[in-house]
Amino acid sequence: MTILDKIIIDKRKEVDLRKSLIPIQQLEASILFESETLSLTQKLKTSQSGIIAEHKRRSPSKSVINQSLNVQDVAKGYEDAGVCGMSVLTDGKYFGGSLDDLIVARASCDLPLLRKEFIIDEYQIIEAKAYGADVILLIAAILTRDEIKQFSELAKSLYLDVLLEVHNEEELHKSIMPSLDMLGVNNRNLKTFEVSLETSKQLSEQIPNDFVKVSESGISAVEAIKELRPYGYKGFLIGENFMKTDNPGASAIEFINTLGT
Ligand SMILES: O=C(O)c1ccccc1NCC(=O)[C@H](O)[C@H](O)COP(=O)(O)O
Repeated sequence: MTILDKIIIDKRKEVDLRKSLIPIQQLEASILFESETLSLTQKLKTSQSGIIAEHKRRSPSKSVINQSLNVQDVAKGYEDAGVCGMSVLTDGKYFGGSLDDLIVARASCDLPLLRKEFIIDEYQIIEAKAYGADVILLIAAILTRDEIKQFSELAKSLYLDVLLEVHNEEELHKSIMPSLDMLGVNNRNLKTFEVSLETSKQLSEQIPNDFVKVSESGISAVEAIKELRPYGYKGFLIGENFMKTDNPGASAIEFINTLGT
């Protein structure tokens, strides 16, 4: 069994429990559920840096990254650095995140916020909206084409942007549909943890131009972004490289300054 299989088994139990504790009607009554969303897709189209900076305490591949920071400081720091958006991991068991992290990030900055989660149920999309997200992630490796369609259409009806993540050709070809906004190529194989920027390069040509292309994971130097831009990538999701430092915001400023225009 891969780590991804384990995550999904646990996630099903977690979502069932959440559903029994907080009914959908209660989520829909949240103030944030009615709030206007911010479009990460539009921001990436016009941004110079394209950086989406992540809040990530730990991960299955790296264990502890940084447990001593508070989300408020990280969110403000990223916003001051001029990143395009912030990704907030909300999985507790494997990444040390929570929906509270998302709410704190929402209260601390005006960046488009991505709920970084293993979405397997419509309920989690309603939750994302109720806790202040602007964007959801759908992972092709854990969803059927019908689920991707159903989930992305629900997200669009709630004015959430949709980032669809793929890691290989098969996932890409089964997923392409008009209800997606951004196509993310994860450079990390979620089953083996192997990371290679070549994955983004190899898949880029097959991604239709209608979608904003995002390269995810394993980006630790500005050279990687300079290498990936000619392949059409506009967005770059960076977690560990910023979060492993004492001050992720300062690290993001330095990164963006070094990148230049
Ligand atoms: O990061 C992991 O170890 C991981 C393992 C299993 C499933 C997902 C995982 N990561 C989620 C992500 O996609 C990354 O947090 C994100 O792309 C940032 O990656 P990085 O810049 O390498 O921290």
